[in-house]
Order: sequence, then structure tokens, then C-alpha cells
Amino acid sequence: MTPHGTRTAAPTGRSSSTGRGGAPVSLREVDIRFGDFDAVRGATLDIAAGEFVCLLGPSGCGKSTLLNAVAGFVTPAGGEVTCGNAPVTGPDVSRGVVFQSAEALFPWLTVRQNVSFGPRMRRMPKAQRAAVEDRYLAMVGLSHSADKFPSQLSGGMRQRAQLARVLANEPSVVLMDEPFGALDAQTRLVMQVELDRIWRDTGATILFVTHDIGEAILLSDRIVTMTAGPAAAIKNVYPCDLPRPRDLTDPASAALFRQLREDIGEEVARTLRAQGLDDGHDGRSTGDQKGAGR
Ligand SMILES: Nc1ncnc2c1ncn2[C@@H]1O[C@H](COP(=O)(O)OP(=O)(O)OP(=O)(O)O)[C@@H](O)[C@H]1O
Repeated sequence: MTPHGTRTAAPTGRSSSTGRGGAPVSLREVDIRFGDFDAVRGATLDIAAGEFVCLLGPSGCGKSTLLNAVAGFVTPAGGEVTCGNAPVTGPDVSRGVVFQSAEALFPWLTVRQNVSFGPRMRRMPKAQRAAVEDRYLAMVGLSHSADKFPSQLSGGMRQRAQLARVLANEPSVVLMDEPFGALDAQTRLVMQVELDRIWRDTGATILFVTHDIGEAILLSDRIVTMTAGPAAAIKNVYPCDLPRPRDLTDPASAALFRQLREDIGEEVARTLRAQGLDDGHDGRSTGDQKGAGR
């Protein structure tokens, strides 16, 4: 598969059975600075409504920073981020964020109350709220655990609860920052399959940050790599149109895996050289991990 520069993706036309479907997201020449530190420079990317895009890159390059700019947590120093053609000027429930840590759940509330939190804040009537709770608890497979507290859940269940809480706001864009990074390998595989189904059901646009090349191949319509920071940029955009469900051992997936590993390996090696730590390491043992292509 040939990577290409940033482009405007054609809308996928994916329909949703729940939620409000997806919205397009656009980054135009986005620069992000933290004081004197130049974190991201000139990032341009168009994500179509309903598209699933993964951001991959070496540790510390700026993946979360870019996701935070789409979330509205970080204000770009230059350029523009738009969602559904409106400028992003701050956080909004139409852009839900799922974090790596399930600490994002309120520990004093049950799973159902956590899921209900957004609709309650929006003063949704009780009967309607109950229907929303039921729908999203069922969607993530937590109906039977609705009355448990977060401390009574496994790591995978907590991430499901976090996702249900975000989905209960019926966001048109879901931003996921290494949501499965703290899970064991088996749970992670289960969650990847479930997320693929949930994405189809909701029709939401998903921007997903991961270190895991295999995970990106299993889930994405397109995979975006970033250069090592500072002043990180979008490096390549790889279309990933393999038939779903995907199998990392099939030759096309394995070839894409190797291509991505090489792409990220170059950036890791560049970072090590810049730090004077280069000992001939080509970065291939980093990036990832599990899956095929090795
Ligand atoms: N609030 C902040 N203040 C100062 N620097 C920051 C801030 N947030 C991020 N950075 C810096 O910006 C760069 C990009 O960080 P970011 O967390 O986006 O990287 P990442 O690619 O998501 O990393 P990882 O894969 O390790 O999670 C890093 O050098 C980081 O130290």
C-alpha cells in the first residue's frame, strides 16, 4: 500500500443505527506550542464523516497533543481545527474523549450513573435518559454490571464503561487516546473487535491514538504517521482498505505492518541520533509489539 500526503477523504457514507452519525474533522496548518516549545508544526489532515483514523508515531512526538487540539483542550498557536465545518474553540459534548486511564470514571457513581452523567447534565427527561443508559450499556456489554461501582470492574469493563459514558452524549466524533494501552493482550483483542462493531453501530468519526501498529491495522480506514518532535509533522497517510474483520497474518496486513514499522523506526532512529544515543539501532523493536509481520 502506498502512503500519500494528506488529502481530503471521500465521505464513507456510513449510516448509524444509533447516535447522530459522524462529522468531518479538518486540521489546517496547525501549529501547537507550549511556551517556547514547538510541539507540532503545520499539521494538515482531513477526516471524513464516519471515518476511522489512527495516529501512530514515536513516543512523545505529539499524537495526544494533536488529539487534544481536536478535543478543544489545546488551542493551536496557528492554523485551524474544524469539526462539522465549525471552528473548534473549546471542548464540546459533540466531541467525546476516551482516555487510557479509567480513572476518568467517577468512582462514587455506579456504572449506570456514570453513563447517565452527560444526559443528566443536559437535563434530559428521566424516561429518555433511562432509554439512553440502557442502549449504551447494552452496546458495550455492561447491562449486567450497571449497578456496580468502577472499583468493582475489571480494566476492560472500566474502559467499556468509559466508552458508554462518552457514547451516551451521542458525539459525532470520538477521540480515543490509547484507550486500550493499559489492558492485557487478550482483553485488548476483545475490545478491538467490540470497538469495530460499536463504530459501525454509531457511525461516529473516530480519531484513535495508539503505539500499536497491529491495533491500527485492525481498526483503521487510514493510518497517519507523525515525525518525531519537536515540531512534529504529519509524515505519511496510509489507506487501509483491507476487508474487515482483519487478520494480521494475511499477506497484505503483514506487508502494511512492515511498512509502518519501518516508517516509525526511521523516526525513532532519528530521535536517538539527535540524543546522541544511536548505536546502530534502527528502531524496529519499538513501535510495536504484537501481531504479524515479523
Ligand atoms: N502541557 C504541556 N506542556 C509542555 N509540553 C507538553 C505539554 N503537553 C505535551 N507536551 C510536550 O509535547 C510533546 C508531545 O507530547 P504528546 O503527549 O502529544 O506526545 P505523544 O506522541 O502523545 O506521546 P506518547 O506516545 O508517549 O503518549 C512532548 O515533547 C511533550 O513533552
